[in-house]
Amino acid sequence: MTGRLIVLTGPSGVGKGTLLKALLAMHPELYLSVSATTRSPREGEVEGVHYYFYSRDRFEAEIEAGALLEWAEFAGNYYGTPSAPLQAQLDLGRSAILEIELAGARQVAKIFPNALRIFILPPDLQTLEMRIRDRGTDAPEAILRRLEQAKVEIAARAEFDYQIVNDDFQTALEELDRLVASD
Ligand SMILES: Nc1ncnc2c1ncn2[C@@H]1O[C@H](COP(=O)(O)OP(=O)(O)OP(=O)(O)O)[C@@H](O)[C@H]1O
Ligand SMILES: Nc1nc2c(ncn2[C@@H]2O[C@H](COP(=O)(O)O)[C@@H](O)[C@H]2O)c(=O)[nH]1
Repeated sequence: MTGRLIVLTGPSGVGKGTLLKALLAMHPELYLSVSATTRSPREGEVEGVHYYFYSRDRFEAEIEAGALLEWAEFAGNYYGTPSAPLQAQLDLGRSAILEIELAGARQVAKIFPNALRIFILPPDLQTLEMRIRDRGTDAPEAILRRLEQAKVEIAARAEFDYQIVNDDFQTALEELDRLVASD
């Protein structure tokens, strides 16, 4: 039996990565897909752990070769999910999580119609902006692009099976845990 695919989407800075880190500590049996991107590594990000950092040429070659399950341009960079490692884990019967933006989530929904799709919402846009700014990883112009994109993504939240508001972290984590643990 193949594993279950879980897709986590939500605006940049809403807390997806932080929630997933905590979720994976509780569920080491889950596989977190490592994406490829053309953006530069942030401080502390490790090749093959947080992302595979590709040049634009390399990324486009991977698209051409059909090696990506889905891909999208987000805030001026490419992001995509390498197919082979994900499929290998699913074939082993291991459930897998993708943390991806909206356009990619829509592509995955067509390929895996039974995927569990969860959207993470901020309490409000001001809180989201504060979280992105306080994270201190993005330049002011990049923050503005991410906030513009956030409005587009939030408007599509009803496309997802479940929505979780990440206001109180522990409450959001418990909700996520409940969904992931359910059949
Ligand atoms: N419930 C919460 N309350 C307050 N701060 C939070 C909460 N959840 C996450 N944060 C903080 O918000 C910031 C953004 O979180 P994180 O990097 O996990 O977002 P993200 O959705 O993964 O962003 P991106 O899509 O850009 O990678 C981090 O500094 C994190 O510590
Ligand atoms: N479509 C995809 N989106 C992805 C993938 N990996 C990450 N993401 C999303 O990109 C934005 C920005 O991420 P950041 O690390 O630069 O802050 C965020 O929404 C991620 O969820 C992917 O493989 N495909």
